[in-house]
Amino acid sequence: MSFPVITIDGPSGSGKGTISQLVAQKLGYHFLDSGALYRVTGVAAKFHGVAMDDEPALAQIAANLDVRFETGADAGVKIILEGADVTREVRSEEGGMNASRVGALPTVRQALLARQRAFAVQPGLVADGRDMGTVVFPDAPVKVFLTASARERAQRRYKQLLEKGESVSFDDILADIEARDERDSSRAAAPLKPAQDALLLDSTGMSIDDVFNAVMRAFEDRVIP
Ligand SMILES: Nc1ncnc2c1ncn2[C@@H]1O[C@H](COP(=O)(O)OP(=O)(O)O)[C@@H](O)[C@H]1O
Ligand SMILES: Nc1ccn([C@H]2C[C@H](O)[C@@H](COP(=O)(O)OP(=O)(O)O)O2)c(=O)n1
Repeated sequence: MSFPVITIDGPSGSGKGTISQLVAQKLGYHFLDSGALYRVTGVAAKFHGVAMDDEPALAQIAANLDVRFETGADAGVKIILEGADVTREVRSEEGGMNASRVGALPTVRQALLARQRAFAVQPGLVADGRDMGTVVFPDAPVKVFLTASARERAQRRYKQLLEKGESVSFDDILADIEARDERDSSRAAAPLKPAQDALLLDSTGMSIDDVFNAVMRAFEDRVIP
């Protein structure tokens, strides 16, 4: 068995973050929210007046992110960029769209690669993203590609943002999700697609518990002899 890394890739709103954190908690593994690094790169670019298509400047920003993730007791993870709490900007839909834009740039991806791989330390790692199983951790023993219909994912994200007090419209969320799906899966660099050896899991109509149990079964089948 190679180093215990579980990768959970998939499009926006499929439940990657939720399931990855539950699995990491259950196994006592570390958790990598790779999307947050792309989101923070977009926020930092905005901070410094850098355009979302200025690849050299964005790669420089990505390579030098001054960011830390503070895990609070109940308020979830706080994201501190250059000393400022940017959690709300990072988690916003605009944050997701800009992350998708900078994520299409090969040198930005290269600049974030080592930082992501550094999360793979004992006793193990659960990594959520778009290319965890295809590019960042190709030798992971357990790979899951989690998806759901665009409408189901938009409904989930819509509910999630409303619960955070964001004023959003379902139609806008659906359009954002479809735009990001298209950009993330059609880009040349590390496109969103299942790894050859990934378990494909369509969570449309599945509860969080059902998805969690399916991922744990995959772990037990592939990692525990
Ligand atoms: N199987 C599911 N059924 C219903 N809601 C879900 C399911 N999985 C996740 N959710 C909810 O959908 C929202 C988006 O989930 P999240 O984990 O942020 O997705 P992703 O990280 O793939 O964008 C969250 O509010 C989460 O609680
Ligand atoms: N490993 C990753 C993770 C995210 N990205 C890009 C593409 C995604 O649309 C954005 C945002 O990703 P994130 O996982 O935070 O977004 P969702 O929670 O899935 O809505 O970042 C990427 O290119 N590679």
